[in-house]
Amino acid sequence: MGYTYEEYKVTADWLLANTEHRPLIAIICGSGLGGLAEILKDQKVFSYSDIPNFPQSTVHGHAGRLVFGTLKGKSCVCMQGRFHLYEGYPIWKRQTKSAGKSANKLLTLSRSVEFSAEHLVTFPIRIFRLLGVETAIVTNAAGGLNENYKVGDIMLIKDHLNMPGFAGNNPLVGPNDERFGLRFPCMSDAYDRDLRKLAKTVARDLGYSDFLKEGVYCVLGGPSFETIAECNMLKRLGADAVGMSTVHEVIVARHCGMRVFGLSLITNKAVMDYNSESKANHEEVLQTGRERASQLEEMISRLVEGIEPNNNNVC
Ligand SMILES: O=P(O)(O)O[C@H]1O[C@H](CO)[C@@H](O)[C@H]1O
Ligand code: HPA
Repeated sequence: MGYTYEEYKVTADWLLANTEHRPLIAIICGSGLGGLAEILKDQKVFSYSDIPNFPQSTVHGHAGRLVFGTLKGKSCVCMQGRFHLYEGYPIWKRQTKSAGKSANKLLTLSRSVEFSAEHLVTFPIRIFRLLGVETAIVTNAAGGLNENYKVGDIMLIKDHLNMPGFAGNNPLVGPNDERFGLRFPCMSDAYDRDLRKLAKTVARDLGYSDFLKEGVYCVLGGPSFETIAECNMLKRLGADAVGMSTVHEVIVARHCGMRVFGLSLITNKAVMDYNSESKANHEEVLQTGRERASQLEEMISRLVEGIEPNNNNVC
């Protein structure tokens, strides 16, 4: 079961009433990459817990704040903390009782509805669309499967493998609301080619070409990291990097006509060899994010500077 259009609008209208920012670009920060939000100027910050209907962040490295501001003179909104399938909302019930928080008082809808994890994970994307956002910049931390990748590489996402989707866990499952998009949206052009081209130019100008890669991101449900056999399988299937996020957001963003640019920071090398002593761990993921923070900030600033208004290129 998903939210209704009117329920998304409650949240969007609340935000529009509480900030003067009118963002055209949304930035979603991956694990340990929340510092990207700090580069916005003239900030207006909301804690997720104060926004009607907004889910809460539960993962270390995801602060749970929505930051509005300007970057290179462009109005942006930044999610400092995203939601993942594994966070334990297989089913989520709306709270109809106000806990006294001003925002919750707006929740006058009384039906008790169950929402699937996919709808919660992607809830902010449709809010952004209703705010007027045209372009989504989606970042994540990922494990490198491609043997040419090193820790600290930045991979432009050119395509994805949606493993949960193969089992029917697609965020667009359920009744389709044509006000957002088509029943059967095309995904062969999900990651905007012009924005990837721009990112390559930006990276070259910044001297980042040595650690810039382009590849395929594979999403799994998590939260356990992959086994050695799984990593080898994913590599054979054509994945260059593996993670537990992003793809759901991208599908919903494309469905509602946003342009998408995605990048993965390769925070660790996936373990592919039974003789290896390496073990994937979240601390290493966060640490690599800290080490690459300034380059990512610089790259995203320049990218935002170069983004032209969208032409709503959905198929
Ligand atoms: O995808 P993001 O949110 O960057 O986080 C990645 O890092 C966490 C694992 O360390 C997982 O949540 C994985 O998806
Ligand atoms: N696997 C899955 N998700 C991840 C990884 C990984 O190796 N690194 C960061 N997020």
